[in-house]
Amino acid sequence: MEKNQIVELEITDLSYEAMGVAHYEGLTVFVNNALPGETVKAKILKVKKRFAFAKIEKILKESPDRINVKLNQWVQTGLASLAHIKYDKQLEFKRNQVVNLLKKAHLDGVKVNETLPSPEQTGYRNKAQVPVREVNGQLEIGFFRRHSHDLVPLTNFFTTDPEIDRVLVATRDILRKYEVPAYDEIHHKGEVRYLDVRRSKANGKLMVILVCLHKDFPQLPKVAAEISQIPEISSVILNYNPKKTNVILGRNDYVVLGEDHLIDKIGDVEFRISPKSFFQINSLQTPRLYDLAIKKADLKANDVVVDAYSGIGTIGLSVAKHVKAVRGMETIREAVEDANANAKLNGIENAQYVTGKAEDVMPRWASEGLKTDVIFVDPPRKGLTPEFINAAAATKPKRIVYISCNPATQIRDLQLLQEKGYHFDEISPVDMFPQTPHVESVTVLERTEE
Ligand SMILES: C[S@@+](CC[C@H](N)C(=O)[O-])C[C@H]1O[C@@H](n2cnc3c(N)ncnc32)[C@H](O)[C@@H]1O
Repeated sequence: MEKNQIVELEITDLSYEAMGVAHYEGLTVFVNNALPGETVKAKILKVKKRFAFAKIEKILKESPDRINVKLNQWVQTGLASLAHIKYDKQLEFKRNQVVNLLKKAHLDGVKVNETLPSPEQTGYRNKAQVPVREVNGQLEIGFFRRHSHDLVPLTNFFTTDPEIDRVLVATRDILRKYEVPAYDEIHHKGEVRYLDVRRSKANGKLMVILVCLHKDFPQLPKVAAEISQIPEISSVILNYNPKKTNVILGRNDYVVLGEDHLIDKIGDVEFRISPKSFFQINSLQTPRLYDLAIKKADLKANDVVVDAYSGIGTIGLSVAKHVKAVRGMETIREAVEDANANAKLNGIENAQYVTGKAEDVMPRWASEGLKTDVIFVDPPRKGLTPEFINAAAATKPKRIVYISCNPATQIRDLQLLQEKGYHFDEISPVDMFPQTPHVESVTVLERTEE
């Protein structure tokens, strides 16, 4: 097999990145946007020792699960790389990811529930971070084509709240009007690198963050004044990112106009959200995710609860009024300040959050003799560390509720927790990110020994 060769392939499976999988002359071939059950004529793009990558030239036999996406860019860019698959099949795909990972870990006996569907399947994101670049002599917003930094200009981001799309386009037009240069990644010059827009589902207010190469630029006062005139905008913030890096946000934020935070709500609890703080992006599905996790926790009035990897305290503060005490930790200082302010905002006096890495804070608490009843963990994709797991187990919780955005690391950690005397028998996938391959899953571990 060689590059540019055209081959006919039968797609038999879907990879965890949602690429069609075929076999040809002993090689596994990953075909962009192809679906199981399809036969395609494909062009080989890259050949490695054991596998190859290809793209569809023509679909010879089409899957009944295929949706013909109007804007193929969504699939191309990787922004919504499941958009060509019917929604019920997307849910099945996500459940299968968990089933396959359990099989690989020899945990076939664990039950995997049906994926909990999202109430909204498009336009569900309450936040967008979109790159700004010059394309054909004009400032554009869009999305990077998969595995590249080629900007595909877009104005409808499909999975984001349409109100956010409206503000992104209006901001783009203001930047064009005042001839603000887009960031030029190759020469590390220009000005605006990203637009980061968040919207509160509770009150409709929006925060616009201009991620810039400099702390200030000549057109900033006029640009900010005009952005603040867009209906429902409550903050215009400049994030200063002077580094040559792929990391989107720089360390410092400067409020140019308006508030330094947004207010949103989950259930009955109000949350202030600072620009750097993590907040679940699917506003309607988040309370359903938390309800599931909290139900599994089976909390009692006398329980001491830990909210680990807490963000702005959304899980801990949702349960604080029903338990004795909540303690939480999180690395982002601003998020911890938000969490403690959110306790006050909601009249909660038994919750306390500290800044620090979970793997440092939990051992400290354990060595101070903390005893816990329930620990919620909701780590980033890399999952927990052995230091955290040892210390968490040493505080002897009855239950550990594990919310994960990466079932591979979740299953790895569940096995480590099993060795510490914890047992789990089911995992529930929850669709927080429709149209994308991301899988969120929740499970509860019970202590088996005294
Ligand atoms: C998936 S978010 C969950 C936040 C929160 N539980 C929620 O539902 O909104 C993970 C959080 O962990 C924080 N984080 C990342 N690494 C951490 C670490 N080593 N220790 C503590 N927190 C960490 C991130 O800043 C982020 O706020």
